Amino acid sequence: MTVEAGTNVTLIGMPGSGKSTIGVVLAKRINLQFVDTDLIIQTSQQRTLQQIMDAEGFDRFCQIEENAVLSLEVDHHVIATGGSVCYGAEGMAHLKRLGRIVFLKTSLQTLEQRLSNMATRGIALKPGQSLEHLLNERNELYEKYAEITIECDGLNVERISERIEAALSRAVRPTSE
Ligand SMILES: Nc1ncnc2c1ncn2[C@@H]1O[C@H](COP(=O)(O)OP(=O)(O)O)[C@@H](O)[C@H]1O
Ligand SMILES: O=C(O)C1=C[C@@H](OP(=O)(O)O)[C@@H](O)[C@H](O)C1
Ligand SMILES: [Mg+2]
Repeated sequence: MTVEAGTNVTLIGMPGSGKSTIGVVLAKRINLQFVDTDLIIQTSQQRTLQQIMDAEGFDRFCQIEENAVLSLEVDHHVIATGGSVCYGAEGMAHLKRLGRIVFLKTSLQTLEQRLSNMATRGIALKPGQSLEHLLNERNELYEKYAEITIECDGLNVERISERIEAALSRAVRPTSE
């Protein structure tokens, strides 16, 4: 398929849900470019996400992330976001303007298997917050912003990309937006 002219596909979801990995495969599959906002942040800040999080804290990290999202002016791209992008309403509105938003939904069990490096991965956890609490808090936001939700548990990257492509073909974007 070809995504209609002037649109991008943004992937949102929990850290470890596969946005960065699937984004590249999907971009190749549907003939788009690929960008990962985490890499934009690291390059512009000249620090890793963990270093930014440690030095600046949760609120400032989210601000930096939202600014990076707001600076995105791309066309025909798959955009992999960081999991905390859902906290920035303006950034999410910008992503909506840029194209379609796809939520990669994963269970707590799947995330626990993948996120063995929670402490060094730079996840925007509030003090004392568990992964389960974070998942419940964010799922509500991801669902609010997503046009398409893909249940990813038990599927490999290829199957998920296939499902995203099929869902993009089915879902008709409202013309009033
Ligand atoms: N569908 C999948 N099945 C198995 N492992 C996956 C799948 N998607 C991603 N992974 C693995 O999970 C980890 C996190 O993926 P990543 O793309 O970095 O997620 P995110 O960008 O959403 O944080 C990586 O090790 C990746 O290889
Ligand atoms: O969910 C989070 O709090 C974060 C997820 C990371 O990206 P991934 O979702 O790609 O792991 C990165 O943006 C940052 O470390 C914060
Ligand atoms: Mg990522």
